[in-house]
Amino acid sequence: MPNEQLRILLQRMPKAELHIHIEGSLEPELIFELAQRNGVKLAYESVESLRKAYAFDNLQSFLDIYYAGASVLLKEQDFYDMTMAYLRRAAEDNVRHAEIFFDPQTHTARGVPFQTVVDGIWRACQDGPISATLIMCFLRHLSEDDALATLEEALPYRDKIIGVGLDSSEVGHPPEKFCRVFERCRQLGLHLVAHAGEEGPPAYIETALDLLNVERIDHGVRCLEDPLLTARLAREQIALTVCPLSNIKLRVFGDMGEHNLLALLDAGLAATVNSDDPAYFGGYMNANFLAAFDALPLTAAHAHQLARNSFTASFLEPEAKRAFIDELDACFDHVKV
Ligand SMILES: Nc1ncnc2[nH]cnc12
Ligand SMILES: [Zn+2]
Repeated sequence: MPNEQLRILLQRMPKAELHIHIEGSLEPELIFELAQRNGVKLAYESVESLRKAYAFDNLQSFLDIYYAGASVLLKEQDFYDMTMAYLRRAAEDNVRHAEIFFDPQTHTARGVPFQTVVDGIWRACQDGPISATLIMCFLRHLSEDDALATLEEALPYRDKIIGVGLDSSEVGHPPEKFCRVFERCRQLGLHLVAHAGEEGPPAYIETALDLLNVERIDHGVRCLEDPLLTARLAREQIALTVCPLSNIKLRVFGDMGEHNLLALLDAGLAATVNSDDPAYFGGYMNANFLAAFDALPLTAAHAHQLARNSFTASFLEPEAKRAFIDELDACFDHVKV
């Protein structure tokens, strides 16, 4: 259990969020409000019964309900409202910069135009209280041709997207399925990230690095099963966007006391803390920090390292990174780390 000074530091320190699926920030209350606004019939009677359904056995059982929740998003204003709600909530946790994932195929497959999705999310990022940029994710349970067609649709909005990622059902959909589309994105100068080593084996982390040329690994917690891979991630300082509450809700670890966040830091890895799908997993950024620090012997020095890693691993310009890190250092000025 962290002492009161450490809890306050965790809350107050500036931080960046590098792993947030915007569709995973859709709270049950907003799902019901949008369903009513758009005349969408939900399979649940009330906010409470929907929230009760948020008990998951694994990644797939979560994804089924997550895609159902996203079905209420139809209009540009819906995407705006969802994104603005997240940005306001993140600001309360002293998140100063967010690199936001969105899943266009979840919406275009239902007939929602690509433009509606990106315009709504992007407009909220312009109006919101914190710095925010967008990373478009390809759904790995769909084909690479589908991902290539989505990339074509995104080209007119190239200036609104800083990078691409890979998400959805991991096992059985290895990174190499998406070599061509990631190569095309690399040529376009987009930043590259991918989910790997969440439920999938350490080999997926290796192929995401070697075949997709990703710059960060989303989750990546299973890397510790492979000592050579762990040494490489430490040597190359490849950032891992770790999501503690997600990992417990999706049963990657039995409980928070078994989480390997401290072991990752002890191995010299550039781990960061993130919320993944906060509306579904029981908490935003500071809840993730507090849950991990409550269960593991993490110190103020670890808090500083995790926040520093979040800025260093971000796709911000060097001067912006420097400014945030200076602010972070000032926050720890009188703290023994
Ligand atoms: N944790 C997660 N893993 C894979 N795909 C996702 N989409 C939303 N959250 C995800
Ligand atoms: Zn994720």
